[in-house]
Amino acid sequence: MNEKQIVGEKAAEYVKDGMIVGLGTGSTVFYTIKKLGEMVNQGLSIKGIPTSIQTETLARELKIPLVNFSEVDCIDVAIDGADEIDSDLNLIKGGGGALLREKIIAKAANTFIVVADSTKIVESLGSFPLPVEVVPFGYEMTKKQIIQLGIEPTLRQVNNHPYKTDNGNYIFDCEISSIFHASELEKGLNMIPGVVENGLFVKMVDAVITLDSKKDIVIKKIN
Ligand SMILES: O=C(CO)[C@H](O)[C@H](O)COP(=O)(O)O
Repeated sequence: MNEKQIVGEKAAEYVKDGMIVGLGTGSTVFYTIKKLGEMVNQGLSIKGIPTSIQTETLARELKIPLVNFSEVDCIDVAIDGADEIDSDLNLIKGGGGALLREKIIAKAANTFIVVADSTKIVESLGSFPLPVEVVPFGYEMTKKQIIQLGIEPTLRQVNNHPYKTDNGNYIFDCEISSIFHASELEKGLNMIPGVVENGLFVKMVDAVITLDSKKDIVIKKIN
């Protein structure tokens, strides 16, 4: 089993009968969702809320029942991957482009669990370019405002066209050498007209499931 499968499957243990479950996006939480599909097949009763069209398709294939926000009062647990995790369990997310829906669902969840292989654990955030989702209208101007924060944004492209999120928006991948004040940066970026959301998840995580240097599972929590 590879690291992603080990931590992904471990997270499924946190899902209990009757729960509303936020289903993240990416190659690590893929294993959680697959495991949940098996558990549902064996009688577990849950309802999922997917963070992307990709995850919705996977959940439907696995016959995991899905619900809309209008049908539920709260989300019991959300499980998702991350691109970077620092020692305060702050995250960079959005490598897969699903950061907006991921943040809405993580924020709404009573418990937010992150699954990550050991390569995602860092001293401080910033080596991974920070994804910032912007509306297409006036994105050239939005870019200038982002640059004024001392950040170097690059428009994410696919086949020489701007990458479009599930929400029809663009993403700037932003080079920031080291992020010292994640909370201020998160708020500063979101104050710019045209910015919809950014991939900094500050003080949102309840537990990170990862592996240590001996490849044993560790559960990191903020005390
Ligand atoms: O934020 C994300 C998608 O928007 C993913 O959770 C993040 O990119 C990690 O993905 P993976 O588990 O494939 O490494």
